[in-house]
Amino acid sequence: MELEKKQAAGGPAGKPGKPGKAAAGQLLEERFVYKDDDQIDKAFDWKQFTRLFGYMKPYARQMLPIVSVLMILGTVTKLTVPFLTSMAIDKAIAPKEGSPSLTLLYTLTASVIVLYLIQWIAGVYRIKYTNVIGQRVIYDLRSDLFRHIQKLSFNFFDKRPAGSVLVRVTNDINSLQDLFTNGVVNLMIDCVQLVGIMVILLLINWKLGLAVMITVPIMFLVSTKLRQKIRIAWQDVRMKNSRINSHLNESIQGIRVTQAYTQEQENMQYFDAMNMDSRKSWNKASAMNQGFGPIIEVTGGIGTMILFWFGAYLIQSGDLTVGYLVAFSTYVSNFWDPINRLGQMYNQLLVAMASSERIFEYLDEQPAVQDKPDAKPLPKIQGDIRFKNVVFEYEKGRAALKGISLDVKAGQSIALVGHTGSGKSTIINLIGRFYDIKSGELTIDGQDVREVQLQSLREQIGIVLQDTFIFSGTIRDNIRFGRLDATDREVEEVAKAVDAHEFIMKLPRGYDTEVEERGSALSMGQRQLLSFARALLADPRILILDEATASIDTETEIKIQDALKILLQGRTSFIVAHRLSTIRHADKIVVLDHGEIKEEGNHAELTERDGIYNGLIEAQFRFL
Ligand SMILES: Nc1ncnc2c1ncn2[C@@H]1O[C@H](COP(=O)(O)OP(=O)(O)OP(=O)(O)O)[C@@H](O)[C@H]1O
Repeated sequence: MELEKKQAAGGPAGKPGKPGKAAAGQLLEERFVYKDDDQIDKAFDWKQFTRLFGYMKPYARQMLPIVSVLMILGTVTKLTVPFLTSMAIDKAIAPKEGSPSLTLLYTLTASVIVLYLIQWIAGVYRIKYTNVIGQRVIYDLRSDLFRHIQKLSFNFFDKRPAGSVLVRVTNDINSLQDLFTNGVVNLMIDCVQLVGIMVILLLINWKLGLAVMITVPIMFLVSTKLRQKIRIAWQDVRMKNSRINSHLNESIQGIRVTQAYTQEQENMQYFDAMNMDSRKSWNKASAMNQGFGPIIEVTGGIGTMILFWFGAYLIQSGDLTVGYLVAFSTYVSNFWDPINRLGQMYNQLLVAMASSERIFEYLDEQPAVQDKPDAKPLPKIQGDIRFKNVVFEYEKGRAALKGISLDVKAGQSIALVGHTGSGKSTIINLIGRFYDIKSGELTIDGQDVREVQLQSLREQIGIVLQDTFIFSGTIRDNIRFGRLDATDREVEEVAKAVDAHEFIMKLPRGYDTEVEERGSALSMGQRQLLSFARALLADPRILILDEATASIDTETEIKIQDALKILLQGRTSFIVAHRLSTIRHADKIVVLDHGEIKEEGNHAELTERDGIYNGLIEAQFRFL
């Protein structure tokens, strides 16, 4: 489910005057637009079916034989019971010739009990093994999907909101769970049972067998057609629910903005409308479901009527015994269940196909940036970086960088400045090859970044982003993210070096304090110091820093500046700089404007010119 937000004219940021009620409703409807998943009503796709069931292959040889034996054992015992019942009636209770035989009755009863026991044990083990197979398949699918998504490039995530990716990993995988744990084996059992019963019915009395089976195609048709309608109705329910999920996800993530702009009421109204929509579609689907049972029962009832009417006739004419009629009626009642379930199963299969289609769509997505087949590892670098006439586009036809040429010597620090949207973050994203350039050349120590193995490149680059990501876990774990094999002492040393040790020791459990998800309990400055420590621990030759724009108090700023000095020592660094204090100390300042380098030089050189840089600096002072 894709999720897009369309800002209504004069949305929260605009704070318009209060619109009229109708207009408000209109605005509300236009405000959130969530793209739904496509309606699933496609023909059965064999190719996809075999791909999906390919996931069972590793376990098929090992476990399917056991499951099949158990399944056949269960079915055979189940189908033998009515036969023994008929024998009990015809031979033990009311034999045509001779007197009733209690011994035979007891033997038959004991046999029935043994058969039920076998059936029960076979059922228990069958369920156990199918669950194991099902869970392993789901585990493999989920792992494959997660592993693959982790490899996908930034452009994939640019196009998709986190919520929609999440839904695919959770909901779509879960919807396959039932199919793999019960569905497949039930399908096999039902098929075996159906064929078994048909053969038995025809063997007992082919005329009666055929008469009863007249209703089968009708039943199957009704079942499949109606189920199709019901499936579409349930799909509608799922779509409405997934829209609710999208809105919920967005609302919770944006709760601070919502509260700041007092939009809770409007949000609630929108949510109510969606909630009501979901309730109505649920009612509709559920009403259809309820109508289904009686239809099946009536069709089944017609079959039973034929059975007894024609059966009675056959008994009178001596072609059938009472015992066989009783057995027949048990077989027939065992007959409707599989037919009913097969219709249901077909629909479940179509839903699973739709989920797997969405899962395979992600699995087939190739990372936009990946190693060339002959890519070599990048040896330990010095840190010379060269942009030669680099052009880059996020979207075709809209260049974000229009021919950037820049020569950076190992150990130099470069401050990137420029108006918002001028291309600063784009430049730093290209150094770590998170996107591939359109034309030109980008080299590190003379090696084209597209020719070397991605991992060997990124391992030597440290990145501190503006939105520092703190993972759930302890403070120590978060710093160690920079280098997983670092000792506790090394972790503390880097924390001391960037002046984070002091605040960490003030936390309730020091380095072992669990940070809340995303470090919400830490201040921006603290989070930044932690990410500096993380980068220092990684000890990369190239350091990229997207400086936080949030104004930090002077004391923290001095701390961060000192930490920065330590962090930058001896490394090539790119800093998207906003604070004059950082910019001023850079070896080279690069001024960007609309994707082009407009000025280049150090602070003293650039302030002498009456250019963009001077304008930016003056604006900062005016602001102060
Ligand atoms: N993921 C993306 N998809 C499409 N266009 C993008 C994407 N990211 C950035 N852009 C566009 O590329 C241009 C450069 O953006 P970039 O993020 O590099 O600017 P910036 O100088 O870092 O801005 P800021 O200071 O606001 O962070 C902008 O016009 C922006 O709209």
